[in-house]
Amino acid sequence: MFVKICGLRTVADVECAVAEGADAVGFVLAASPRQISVDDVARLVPVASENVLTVGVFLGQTTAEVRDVVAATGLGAVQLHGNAYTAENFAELTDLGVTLVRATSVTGEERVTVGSHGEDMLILDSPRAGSGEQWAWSGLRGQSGRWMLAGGLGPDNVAEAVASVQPWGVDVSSGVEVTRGTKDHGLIRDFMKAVRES
Ligand SMILES: O=C(O)c1ccccc1NCC(=O)[C@H](O)[C@H](O)COP(=O)(O)O
Repeated sequence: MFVKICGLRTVADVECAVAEGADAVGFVLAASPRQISVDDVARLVPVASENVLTVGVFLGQTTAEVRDVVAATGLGAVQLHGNAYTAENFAELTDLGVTLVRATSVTGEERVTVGSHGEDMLILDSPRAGSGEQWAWSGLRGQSGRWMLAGGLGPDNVAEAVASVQPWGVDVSSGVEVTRGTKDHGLIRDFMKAVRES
């Protein structure tokens, strides 16, 4: 099971996620209590080991701005969040050679094809990104490809969610925080343990 821990802001956050076995760490460059600067992202990317995917989360930025951030930071992946990003936007980024992640929300009933916009990975999230709100994901059963379930996951419900919809991966932010924007390393540990045991 692929695990992305999102909204990391400090060296200690990244070290913890890596030590606990996360496959990807997310840095929010969109407006958010979790937002960090481009300089901070450049400082945190090398903290992750080479086999951990470093993901920049964008919402509202143009692809030209995204390109500049990738050049300045060495991010390994770009997450374009929300339905405003088109297939053309993904095409504008393919030559960067980074992993492209699309994040969108669904009602839970429709089938969504991974790669339909040119993305390498897809995140199916709640309508309010980073809100910690659980949504009606049970209708996602049968979804295939490299897709991650997100939205209101935490140590107490991730095993049930995995058993229910069998995603390729999971993505969490609020569920491993003590207060909005501040990660709790014990909760990161608990979340990873719950995923491993699922
Ligand atoms: O996390 C944010 O604050 C955020 C803000 C703007 C766009 C995207 C954002 N997060 C994207 C993520 O990938 C989160 O991990 C995902 O929405 C799940 O969040 P949560 O429900 O809090 O676990």
